[in-house]
Amino acid sequence: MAVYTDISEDDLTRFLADYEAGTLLSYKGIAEGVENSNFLLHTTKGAFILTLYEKRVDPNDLPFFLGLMHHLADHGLNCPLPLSRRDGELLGELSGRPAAMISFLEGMWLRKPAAKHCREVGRALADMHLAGHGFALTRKNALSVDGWRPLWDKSAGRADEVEPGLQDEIAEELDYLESHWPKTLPHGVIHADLFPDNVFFIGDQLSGLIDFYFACNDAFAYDVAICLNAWCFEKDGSFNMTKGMALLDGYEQVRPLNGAELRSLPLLARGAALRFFLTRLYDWLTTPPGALVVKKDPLEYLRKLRFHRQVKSAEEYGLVHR
Ligand SMILES: Nc1ncnc2c1ncn2[C@@H]1O[C@H](COP(=O)(O)OP(=O)(O)O)[C@@H](O)[C@H]1O
Ligand SMILES: N[C@@H](CCOP(=O)(O)O)C(=O)O
Repeated sequence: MAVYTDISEDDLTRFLADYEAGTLLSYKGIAEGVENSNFLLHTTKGAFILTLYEKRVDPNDLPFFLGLMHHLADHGLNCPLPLSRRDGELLGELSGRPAAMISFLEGMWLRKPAAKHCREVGRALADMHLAGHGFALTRKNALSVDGWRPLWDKSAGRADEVEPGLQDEIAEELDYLESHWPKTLPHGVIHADLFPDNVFFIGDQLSGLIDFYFACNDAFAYDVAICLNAWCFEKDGSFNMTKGMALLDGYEQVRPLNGAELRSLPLLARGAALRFFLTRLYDWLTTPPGALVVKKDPLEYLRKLRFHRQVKSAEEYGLVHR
């Protein structure tokens, strides 16, 4: 459960008075998510999400995230919208944290996505990449190749506690990725965390994307690689090529990948697996027992990383030649 900061009814009522969002009827903490504290609010005007931005979010990035949601929605993407306060600001403060009221997106995330859902996700990811064109703000990806070594340095000394031999294996992997990482692929605004819990469906129909708090400017194909990792592996650790094919096909129906992007895909998928391995490893080693958040297993991403290391071409992910 991700509720790091508690709120009182009195403080919340005062906070809500700055919005035209009705009168508070009820609120409760949301038992999902990792980064921020989220609450579901019911007011006389409907349902809303209240997000308190926690320490890992740099407040300087908030205008990028909140502005991006408006930009994407204005360009046809289904995503939640931050509400403006009466003074026109998107951000307020609650319990000492920057806080925003976000519109409620109908739908649920899929615990067991099938290939048809992966196709929808591929399409929506490409839609997002196109919709991001022209967004005035930029944000460097703090969790791309340059960010991995500093993150690794924080965990390296204890990595062998998680699996013997890990320290050497990851050090070698980092060296390889740093010297081979592609720098000139088509780029723009990417989601960077489009996992199943950030994509809502109503039945089999994708209803929208949430959680833009890792969004940044980076290679579009890196975002595709993140989705291959997050959507196309089975619980037993095997890669499901039918899902990979559907995801890539859905993406390419909207935005075809060029030759350089396709050639880079195995390497990008390897890097994406390392990125999630590293953040999970750090959290695994540092989250205090009893914290109100569910820790995610870093070894899941180590297994994915090892799989990608053996992949030679995008065809092995299910790419069908056009
Ligand atoms: N706009 C929204 N509409 C409906 N539910 C939401 C919305 N935003 C967040 N949620 C709910 O809150 C949960 C956590 O949100 P998320 O943005 O993923 O948190 P975090 O940034 O902490 O990872 C989601 O899984 C979803 O259940
Ligand atoms: N998707 C990441 C963790 C970030 O969680 P989210 O709730 O913000 O999507 C992972 O699986 O490691």
